[in-house]
Amino acid sequence: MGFFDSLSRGLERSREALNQIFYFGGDVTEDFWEDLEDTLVMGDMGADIAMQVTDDLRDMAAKRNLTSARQLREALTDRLAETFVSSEFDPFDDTPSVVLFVGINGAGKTTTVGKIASAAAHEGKNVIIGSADTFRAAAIEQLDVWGKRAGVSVVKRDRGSDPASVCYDVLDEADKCGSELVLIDTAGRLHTSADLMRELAKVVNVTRKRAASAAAGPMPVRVVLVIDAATGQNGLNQALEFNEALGLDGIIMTKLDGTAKGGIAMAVASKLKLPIFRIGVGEQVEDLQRFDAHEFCRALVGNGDKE
Ligand SMILES: Nc1nc2c(ncn2[C@@H]2O[C@H](COP(=O)(O)OP(=O)(O)OP(=O)(O)O)[C@@H](O)[C@H]2O)c(=O)[nH]1
Repeated sequence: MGFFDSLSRGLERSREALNQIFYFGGDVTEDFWEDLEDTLVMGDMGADIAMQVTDDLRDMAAKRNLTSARQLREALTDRLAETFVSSEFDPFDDTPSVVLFVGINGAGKTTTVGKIASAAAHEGKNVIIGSADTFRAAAIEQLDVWGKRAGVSVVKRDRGSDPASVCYDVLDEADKCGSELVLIDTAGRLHTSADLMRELAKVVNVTRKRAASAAAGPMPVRVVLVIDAATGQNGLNQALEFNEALGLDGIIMTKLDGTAKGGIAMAVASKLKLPIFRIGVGEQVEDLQRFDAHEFCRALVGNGDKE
């Protein structure tokens, strides 16, 4: 299955509602605009983006005399794609690089670290993983399995250890092994818990300090928030809180295969002006993809064929 097909399959549920409007909308009437705005809001794009996109499309339809719903499909794809920001760097391609994965419990951090490690090792990169999720024993075991499968070393400590010390250890090990890409998993935490967020800020600071004195020269540290797309608008609150506490570099949106709320990617990316580095559309290693705003929006809006 090609890139677009698997992305399209992943976004099937988000696309269904939009397709109803385009298939059955027929002529562009007042009802069409109302349905479009409601559907965008329900897809968790956020009311302000939904309204802005609908207004812009309405202006365009008037100017260009577009009278059928189908004619507007492409214009909608283009307009939605404009809401995303692009990044000047990719934390996984542009090495040396240290990446800390943060997010709430169950967002998909451990799985994403495993998928990225596999892909990078496959490309021939010297990768190492740090398991700074010292809270959940299963996370350490999970990473071990991913590490073994990909032939990547996993640096870990006993459950309950100080997570910042794991970050130190993995950077020591990276110095010894000449690793160019260091991936660090952290424990899931609620963005509303000030204590846990402070602990995480300490982990980030310690990592930055240690990475600045890496043997082969300073390594940039990137903080990436992993968000489960199915959390809908709550994903936006998570992103705001994590960004305030840590200063995020970008986002990875997971589980786009299991939700009708793919629009949350837009809400987060446009509100925080943060790039989306990867998207998860399934549990397997190949189900993590690079993010392309236009492809994403095309998969979300559909191409007009009945599926
Ligand atoms: N369908 C689907 N499932 C995913 C995706 N990414 C992760 N998962 C699943 O989500 C569940 C939780 O993933 P984990 O990687 O353990 O989440 P975590 O953020 O490390 O969890 P904590 O350590 O508790 O914070 C697992 O069952 C994963 O297989 C995805 O893109 N699609």
